Amino acid sequence: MSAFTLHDLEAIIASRAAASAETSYTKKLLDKGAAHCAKKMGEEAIEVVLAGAGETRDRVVAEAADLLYHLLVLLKARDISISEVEALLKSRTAQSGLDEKASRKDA
Ligand SMILES: N=c1c2ncn([C@@H]3O[C@H](COP(=O)(O)OP(=O)(O)OP(=O)(O)O)[C@@H](O)[C@H]3O)c2ncn1[C@@H]1O[C@H](COP(=O)(O)O)[C@@H](O)[C@H]1O
Repeated sequence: MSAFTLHDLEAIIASRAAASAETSYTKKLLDKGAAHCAKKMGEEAIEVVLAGAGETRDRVVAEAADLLYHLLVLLKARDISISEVEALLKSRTAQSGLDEKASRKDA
């Protein structure tokens, strides 16, 4: 099976931005704006929390997939690419998580 990455899903989401809201759930979300996309992502995050705390492994996987989809829709609504997020994550590999946390307190 060939790998399916967040970049592939990002491309699907971008293509749906030009679709009809009658045929595309993504377009329906994007038409409602970034605040609505953020609210939906928050709901999905809570579902991941609940699944992670006590539901089955399959439920955690399913809710994580929903969350990643809704995160990418939110990023699209804010005109942010997953590459930009990845670049920030990459820059953070230069230091430990504890050092990064301390630097935020200084900021
Ligand atoms: N990966 C996903 C994906 N993950 C989750 N979801 C949808 O996200 C919703 C989240 O669940 P909820 O229980 O909150 O859904 P809901 O109550 O129906 O949502 P609302 O009516 O409240 O918005 C469900 O409707 C899921 O179907 C997704 N919808 C689309 N995709 C991908 O996006 C592609 C394009 O989809 P369309 O834009 O619909 O063509 C699809 O082929 C998939 O690859």
